[in-house]
Amino acid sequence: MAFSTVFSATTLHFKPLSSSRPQTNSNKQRPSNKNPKTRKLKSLSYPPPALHSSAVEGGDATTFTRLPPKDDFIFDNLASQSLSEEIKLSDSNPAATTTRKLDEKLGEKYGFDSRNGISQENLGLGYEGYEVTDDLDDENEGNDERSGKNMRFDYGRFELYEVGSDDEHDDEDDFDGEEGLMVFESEGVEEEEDGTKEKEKGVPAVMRCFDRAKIFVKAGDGGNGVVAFRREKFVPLGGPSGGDGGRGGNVYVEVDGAMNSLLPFRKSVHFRAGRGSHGQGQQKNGAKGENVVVKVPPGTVVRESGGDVLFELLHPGQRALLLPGGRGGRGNASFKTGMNKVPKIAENGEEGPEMWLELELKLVADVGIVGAPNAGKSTFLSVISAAQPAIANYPFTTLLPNLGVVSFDYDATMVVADLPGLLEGAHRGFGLGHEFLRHTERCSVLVHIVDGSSEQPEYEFDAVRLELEMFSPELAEKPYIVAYNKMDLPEASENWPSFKEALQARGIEPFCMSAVTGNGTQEVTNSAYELVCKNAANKEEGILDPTDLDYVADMMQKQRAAPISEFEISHDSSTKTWHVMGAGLQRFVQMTNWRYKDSERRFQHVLEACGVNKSLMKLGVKEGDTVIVGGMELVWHDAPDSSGPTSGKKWAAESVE
Ligand SMILES: Nc1nc2c(ncn2[C@@H]2O[C@H](COP(=O)(O)OP(=O)(O)OP(=O)(O)O)[C@@H](O)[C@H]2O)c(=O)[nH]1
Ligand SMILES: [Mg+2]
Repeated sequence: MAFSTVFSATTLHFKPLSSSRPQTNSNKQRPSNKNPKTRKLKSLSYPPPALHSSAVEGGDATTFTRLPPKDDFIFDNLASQSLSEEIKLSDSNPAATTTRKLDEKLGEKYGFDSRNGISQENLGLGYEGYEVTDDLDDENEGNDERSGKNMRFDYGRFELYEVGSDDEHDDEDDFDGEEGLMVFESEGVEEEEDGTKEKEKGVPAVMRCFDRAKIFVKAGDGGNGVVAFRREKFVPLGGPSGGDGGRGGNVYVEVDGAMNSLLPFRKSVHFRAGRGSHGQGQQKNGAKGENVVVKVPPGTVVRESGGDVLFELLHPGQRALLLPGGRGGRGNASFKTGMNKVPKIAENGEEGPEMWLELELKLVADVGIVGAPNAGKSTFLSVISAAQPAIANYPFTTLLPNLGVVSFDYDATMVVADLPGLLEGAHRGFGLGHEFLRHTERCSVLVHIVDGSSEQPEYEFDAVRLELEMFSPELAEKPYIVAYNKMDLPEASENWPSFKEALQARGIEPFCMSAVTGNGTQEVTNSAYELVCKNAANKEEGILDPTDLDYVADMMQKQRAAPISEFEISHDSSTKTWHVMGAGLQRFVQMTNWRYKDSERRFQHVLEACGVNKSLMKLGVKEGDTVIVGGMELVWHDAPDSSGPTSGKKWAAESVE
């Protein structure tokens, strides 16, 4: 078929309408989430050998606890921060009704009026050094009924953080400028401009960034090919010698066993792989772009922003190829054919794909330590492992989970996570517990520490158990051990027999210990280890197939390889516009380097060969219609009839402005 172009004297002006980058949305077709419980435990010996209290390598145990200055816990604004405000916050929560029922349930059992809410007096927790003074009682007179008399500690200040806030813009606001020192004050309620709505501040950035991050990744673009000709003495007509561009770098996501949080992503958000070098004369191909490896802690769930889970990375060393780099463009040496021995054409490099990712960390620990604030959880962790979490006699000493590794003989280990204290209402955002309760989802066993020195240890135990149930029934079904702590204190040892009896009556066999002296802690650890071993045996089946991790990149490669002849045409009669859409065509347009004259001819030829022209004519395209191909806007022109009957109509690109 004769082919006549009608570029004539018109200069070409292309107006890209949209990026011709491969879309990554198609990843959504992938069935979501792998089974999250696919963690494989090392083969562990059973029954457990003796515990080495000091056998942990320092490097294994880490802590993220930041100790807030004690001054942050003063009660200066407790009076002005009336309880009614706090109650308002919780009332707005849809879970409030359920919680009211929970309060009533506990109220019935322990004989107080649940309508007044559950005061700390009822909870029976004492916090030395933080008793509310008479002055405060005076100032709080009007609230006596709600807050209860002789209230010893109020958690109100911690209840103001809106859990799950995704506000991206207040990161810096939560800090007082000094790295690591968190301003922990109840300045959460702000009036909006119109003065009608109240807005709560989010969880402080350091806590939010501990286990959640949003990052941008981009694979490297391919290098461009070049047009060059061999020019050498005594070699006339040396021929084309333009080299190809190098491939762009890939983006990998790799598990780094030394990492325990997503905090590093707070400062580095963008990860771009290197672009391939351009080709050069003398048939020199460009170098490959540098790969980029995004390091994440074990237990990271990787999700496409606003989309499905792509994969979960659990074991150190696991590596997933996420985005493949763009292909290098071909130089003119690659276009040499028998028909065209001096091609003046080269391609652009292919653009590397990009996407926003949401990372979520669910700690990979075998055992999770839960309990009310100040129960001695961190003390227990510090005794059984080499971790050195902050320990102090006030609630919420622990703001971020701590991990510790407990080592047994024969190289058997167990990872233990100490979580922030749980308050009543934690499941709906009170205290810090809610933020971190989901970290227990990967734990196979829970150790529930009860403060024996509290006024009603059994009540404290029930309240925390109910919180776990309210958060997730699955969590409540996990095997757990009850450890009654602070046995060295007389009040604790006095209450122990009644506590033990009460729990035994319910079929639970509690342990007693003193975390401070270390008495009884080994029994608790051993018992937890036994449960971990039992669970590990049950979970052997669901092992994640590591070869499957590259599937995102594979899908993209497949999408790239889409044939150019697969396209769809849509017509908008009001604007006389035709849209020709196809992944192959889009990629072809993006890689066409319009600087070279042969590119235009090739473009026309490809449109003819892949059937775009034919299809458009069939659908009735008319002189002057706009045609958009792979992001390029062009105008259709009927070709002059000079090239014979078979040539029919041709169309040409020309300026549309
Ligand atoms: N007497 C005695 N005191 C203990 C024992 N265990 C912990 N404590 C004390 O209880 C206080 C709280 O201990 P932590 O380990 O910080 O308690 P926690 O449960 O981690 O508290 P949060 O992190 O605030 O939830 C500290 O002053 C400890 O010294 C114990 O067995 N006996
Ligand atoms: Mg603690």
